[in-house]
Amino acid sequence: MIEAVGLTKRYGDKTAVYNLSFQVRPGAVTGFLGPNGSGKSTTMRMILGLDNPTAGTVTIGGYPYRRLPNAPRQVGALLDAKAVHGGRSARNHLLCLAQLSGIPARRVDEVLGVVGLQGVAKKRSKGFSLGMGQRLGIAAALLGDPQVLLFDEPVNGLDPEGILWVRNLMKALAAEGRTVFVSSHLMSEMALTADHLIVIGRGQLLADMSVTDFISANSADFARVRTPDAEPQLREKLTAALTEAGGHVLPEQDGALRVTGLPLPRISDLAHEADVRLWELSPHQASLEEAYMRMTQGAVDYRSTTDQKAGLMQPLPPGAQPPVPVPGQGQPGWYAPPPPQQGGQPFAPPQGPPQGAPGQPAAGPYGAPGAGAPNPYGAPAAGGPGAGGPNPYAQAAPPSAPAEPTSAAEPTSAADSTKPEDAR
Ligand SMILES: Nc1ncnc2c1ncn2[C@@H]1O[C@H](COP(=O)(O)OP(=O)(O)OP(=O)(O)O)[C@@H](O)[C@H]1O
Repeated sequence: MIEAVGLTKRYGDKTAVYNLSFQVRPGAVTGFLGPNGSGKSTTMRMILGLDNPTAGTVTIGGYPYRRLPNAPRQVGALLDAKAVHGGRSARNHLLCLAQLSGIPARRVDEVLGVVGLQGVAKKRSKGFSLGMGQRLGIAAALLGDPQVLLFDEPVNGLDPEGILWVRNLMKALAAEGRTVFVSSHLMSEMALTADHLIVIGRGQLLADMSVTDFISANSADFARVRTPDAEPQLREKLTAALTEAGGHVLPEQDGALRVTGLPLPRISDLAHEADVRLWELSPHQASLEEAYMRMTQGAVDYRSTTDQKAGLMQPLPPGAQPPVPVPGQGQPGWYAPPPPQQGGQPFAPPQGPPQGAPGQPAAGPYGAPGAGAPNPYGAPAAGGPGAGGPNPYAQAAPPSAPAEPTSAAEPTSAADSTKPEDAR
């Protein structure tokens, strides 16, 4: 488990992260979301001991990264896929990392296979595409078969097949009981991948809850209603009846109406009373993207001088009232339904227990030879980080010498004392 308590980071006058407290639990994919410059990478760097907090603490399995026994076998990370020596081949890059961490060479070939780079293993990485570089970074993160994985924008530059592969990989790793913490700007992807979300804005915690709770806390359900296309007067009649009954009605681009504030049976009755035939009456929930946009609108630092929401706006029907701004969230977007908590709490507190470990870890469905099986290169002294095995650092004593990560993409340690048995 990753645990941050009161984590704060200042760079001179700039407070990048402020008083951040959260837990990232095993057995779930936890999405880390926030607008550009909100402090996600800074937080990840502090988790990995690459930056020191100005205040507060962050630990992995109870230890700060630098005091974690056998850190490269316990924590894998992809922070900056470009942070590789371009003159080295993919295989040699991974071999260097493996040798530093006491990981045998055969594991290099395994992870090259997992990420689909075996065909270009001997090519220099400077010729790699963005997507190939991401795959190489993911391979480096998986090298130590770690229980805790951090990925900063892992799908950046990947094609649809690659995105699907990363999604399945993240889910499979979590299903094996690992802790998976992943940042992304792709909301549609996060909605499909993450179980739990941590959302920050301007370095502060905005939400820590399940994806489902996040969507329902930050969006209202709405109904889609469609009247016969060839009879626009029916649509107007129904709009008037629904508005008079207290509903909010917004036109959708395909001619349907988006109705909030009225339950479906009431909409049906009102249509019947107004003698309006319906072609569609269906319940809907806003997407994660809409919920995210609603929550973070007040915490966006970088905005285009052209209103980036213009293309998403829909004209208000005559007489309709604009949505009420929610304190702390800026002006609500027209593309999202009215906020569920008018004038109150900007977002609901976390509800229910955080995601727990799964009952039955899956056996390496992402294709790693040996994934889900015991760690092929032997258990370290304290516990063993084998996939699906007991938490190795729960029982481990803190080491005397701190481990120094080598780079953003290589949170590996030259101080690691374990020697490879067959590393070349
Ligand atoms: N080394 C540094 N020195 C000074 N300021 C920094 C440094 N690193 C980050 N910052 C500032 O801290 C803030 C948070 O940056 P950070 O990179 O953590 O955000 P982010 O959420 O990862 O952004 P993005 O989504 O664009 O990657 C930004 O305002 C950034 O300019």
